[in-house]
Order: sequence, then structure tokens, then C-alpha cells
Amino acid sequence: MKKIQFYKYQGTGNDFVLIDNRQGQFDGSDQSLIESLCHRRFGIGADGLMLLEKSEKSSFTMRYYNSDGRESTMCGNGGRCIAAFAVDIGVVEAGEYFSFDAVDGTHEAIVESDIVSLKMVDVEGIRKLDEGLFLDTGSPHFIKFVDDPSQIDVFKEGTFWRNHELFAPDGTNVNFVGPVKNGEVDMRTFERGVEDETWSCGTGAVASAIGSFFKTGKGNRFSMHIPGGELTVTFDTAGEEKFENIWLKGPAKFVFEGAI
Ligand SMILES: N[C@@H](CCC[C@H](N)C(=O)O)C(=O)O
Repeated sequence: MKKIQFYKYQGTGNDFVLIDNRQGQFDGSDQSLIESLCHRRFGIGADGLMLLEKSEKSSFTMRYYNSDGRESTMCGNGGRCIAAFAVDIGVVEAGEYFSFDAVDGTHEAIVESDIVSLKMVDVEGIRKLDEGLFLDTGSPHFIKFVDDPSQIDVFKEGTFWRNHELFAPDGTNVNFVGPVKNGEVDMRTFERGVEDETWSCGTGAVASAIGSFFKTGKGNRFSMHIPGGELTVTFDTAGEEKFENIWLKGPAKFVFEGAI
């Protein structure tokens, strides 16, 4: 059987298998193959897998799969990692803005050493719920404000909200978000499709930063403290519940490569 050349990257501890699929040799519909590549005991181990493919109008296309093997909605950290990968394999240049296509639209990005900034889609339509906020930042996110995220049983409570009828039929990612202190926020995320806590979630960090603004009525730059490090989210407000020019910034790094 022909081997698959892969590259492993991580963005603040959200880790991914990357495959250069510009020749179309990898079958993205093979759910059990993707699940086994992401498996932490039997495979390479990752929260998700991405294919870098050709695009007609941008530098490349990003296709994202969760570790359950299913193609899903936007992954912010994945977008930052695939941008770093695109530089490393010579598809785009470091230090210059470029664009790529993803499931939620076209994204701008820039790679400066191992720091990657990614422009996210505009956000509007925040659902106010008794227990928190629900918004879509490219992927669906429920924000539950808590006093101290470090005290939360993220697996247990995350599983409960991820499968709650409020978010049926697609389910949601779940973020436990602490109070804002000088623009800094602690957060932890349970991810749909990984079905566990991950060390970081980019679309979740964006949702939590916007949620923090929504709750406090101030700030447009937030340092999000997550188990895997720190992400910075900046945005402009455009009307009461509309957010534009949203940027997600933080480290994204190559880990290892191989063939399997
Ligand atoms: N880790 C991601 C989010 C990936 C998508 C999510 N699991 C879903 O299926 O909704 C991020 O960094 O945004």
C-alpha cells in the first residue's frame, strides 16, 4: 500500500495532521482512515486533520476534519497551522499577507516567524440564553461564564452542553469563560468532533472574546489564556451585535513529519 506523507503541527496545543493534497491523492471521504490517523494510540495522534488543496481564486484551500474523521466547520487554530504549513512547503511567502479558502469563506493570514495571524469571518446574531451565549465564529460555540475555569469538570459539563437539545441537531463546542481582568480572560474548551477538552480552540477563543465584550460592554483586544498558552483576539464593533475585522493571533509550529 502507498504510504501517506504527513506533517504534524500544533497551535497553542491544538494539534493537527497536515497533508499536501494538491495532487488529489488523499481521499477525504475516507472517514475511518482519518479517524485512525488522528487516533492517539493507534495513529499519529491529533485533534484534527487538514488537507491543503488547490484553489482557483486564493493561494490554497483548507479542508478540515475533526478527529472523529468527519469534515467539519471552521477551525481557527487549524487555519493558523495550515498557513504556517503553506509557508514551509513554499506555497506562500512568510511576512506577506495571503488568502486561502475554507468552509466558511476566504481568510487572510500572515506568518511572521512562528506567530500566525488569521482574519476570521464577521460575526453577528448572538443568541442570549439563560445559561450563557451562543454564537457562530465559523464554528458554533456556547459560552458559559464561570468564576474559575480551572475548577470545571470540562469533560462532564462539556459533554452535557455539547449534546443539549438547545443546540440540536448539529451540537456545539462549549467554552467555560472566566471574568475579564485587564483584558485577560481564562478559558477552557470542549470540542465537538473531538468529544473532549482540547488545549486550545481558535474559533472558541474568538467566540469567548466577543462574549466577554458582550457581557462587559467594553474592550476590543483580549488575551485569551488557555491550557496550551495564549491567543490574542482583536475586533471592531459594527453596530450593537456585529463584529468585523476579527483577527486571531498566536503561535503555530511544526512538530514532526513522517510517512504512515
Ligand atoms: N479547534 C478548532 C475548532 C474545530 C471545529 C470544531 N471541533 C467543530 O467541529 O465545530 C478551532 O481552533 O477553532
